[in-house]
Amino acid sequence: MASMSMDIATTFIGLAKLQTTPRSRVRASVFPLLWRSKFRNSHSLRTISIQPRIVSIDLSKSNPFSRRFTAAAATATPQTDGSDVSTKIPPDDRVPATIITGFLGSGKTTLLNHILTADHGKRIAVIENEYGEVDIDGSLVAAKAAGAEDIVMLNNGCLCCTVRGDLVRMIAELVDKKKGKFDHIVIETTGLANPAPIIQTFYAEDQIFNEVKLDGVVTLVDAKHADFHLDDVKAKGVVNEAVEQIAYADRIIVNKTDLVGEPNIASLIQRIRSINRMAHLKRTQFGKVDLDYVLGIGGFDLERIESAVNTEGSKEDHGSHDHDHEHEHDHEHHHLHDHKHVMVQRNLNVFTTNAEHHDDHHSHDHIHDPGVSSVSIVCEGSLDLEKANMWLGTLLLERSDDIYRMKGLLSVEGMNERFVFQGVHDIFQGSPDRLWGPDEPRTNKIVFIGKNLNAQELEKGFKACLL
Ligand SMILES: Nc1nc2c(ncn2[C@@H]2O[C@H](COP(=O)(O)OP(=O)(O)OP(=O)(O)O)[C@@H](O)[C@H]2O)c(=O)[nH]1
Repeated sequence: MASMSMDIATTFIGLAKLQTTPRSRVRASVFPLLWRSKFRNSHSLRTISIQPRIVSIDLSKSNPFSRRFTAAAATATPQTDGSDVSTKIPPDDRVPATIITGFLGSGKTTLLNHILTADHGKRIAVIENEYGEVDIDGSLVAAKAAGAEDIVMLNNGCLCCTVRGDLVRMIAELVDKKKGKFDHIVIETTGLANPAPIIQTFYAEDQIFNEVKLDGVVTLVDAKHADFHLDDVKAKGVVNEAVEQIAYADRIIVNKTDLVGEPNIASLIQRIRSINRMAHLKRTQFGKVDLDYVLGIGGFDLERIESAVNTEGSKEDHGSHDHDHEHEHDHEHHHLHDHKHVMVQRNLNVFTTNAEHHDDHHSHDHIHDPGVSSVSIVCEGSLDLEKANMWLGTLLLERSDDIYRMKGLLSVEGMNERFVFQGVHDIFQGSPDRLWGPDEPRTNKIVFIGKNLNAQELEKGFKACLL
């Protein structure tokens, strides 16, 4: 436990009782314990995975995946034994990495090719993961000549399962041997990849975390075929990859719009929004998007989370049209307010319509995927640290499998700074952000994306943490 007080920083739920001054010092609490990487370039605070009923933390284990934090609610007492740690954020010069995902044939390689041949001056290393393929296709090889520093194939399995270890080795090797020779890593997953374990690799593996930062997840959606894959009924416990890929995205590209009419595109976008309302979305053909849209997006940077969350909040607040750019036609309206300035938007379960449709016509024993949706909570007030600690800790303990993404901006009682956080399942980063303005309303904004989200419960739980 000695190393614990040394390494553990704290954030939102960890829960940071910020000293009045200076802002860079926080007091660690108990769970979920977040620790600060020991390494020079560490930019963020990390959690370790939740394992119920484990009540101690062992940071000495060599396998980072085995790290666990205390999660039993009964142990959630504040820790005040001098475990103050600095939260000052050093400059982050790690190499950014972008994950390009999307269902089979959605246009990932086409986008990659576009990135590699475009004139952006970036030197890009590519990791290409294809099932059972022995070589990169011709267009990609052509792109290599045009400037990619390295293209490495991972073709003996899927990144999200069998070859994750290979990904770690490959990135480590790239960094070891070629550091300084490339500016960005782009990873193209197979069409059947679940992005979650790949994302987690960036946080759970020290080798990667210290040298490479996840910049964002870009998901291609095939305008013509996406509905079919989203409709796919999976056996219980089996994920629908098409849904997951959308749920984890920071940027969504609805591709192949030349193949369908406007009404289909509009309804697809609406459906996508019911899964993930946080991501920016563009429609295009042949992956033609501005490179700024896919590279250097900071989708996993806490600094940028704030603007994402604010955008989300303002959509909700003002019932605005959901235009991410001039070509997007996602005409969603959001008018769900209650009179206490607390807002929860639960999006429609993506499978509801289908399930009802099937049930109307014949009985069957399929179990429909319960679907992925997003819930936003926007409310003014300040959070009681211990209550919030208990609530979110318990929530993640019980539901981290179902909670795919969380992003938030919080007002914590006694903390003069805004608290910004983001999480992927039980991996969680957070830190104090800028000071609240003197006249700025202390508005909390949290977005959850996941399965079986109960908006009312989340709202109730969150509101109960307010002073
Ligand atoms: N009509 C049309 N075809 C496209 C578009 N974008 C890509 N394609 C074609 O769709 C096919 C699949 O594109 P890829 O880029 O290989 O798709 P992918 O997602 O990498 O495919 P997998 O690696 O099999 O998952 C190719 O023949 C592309 O030329 C588009 O916007 N419109």
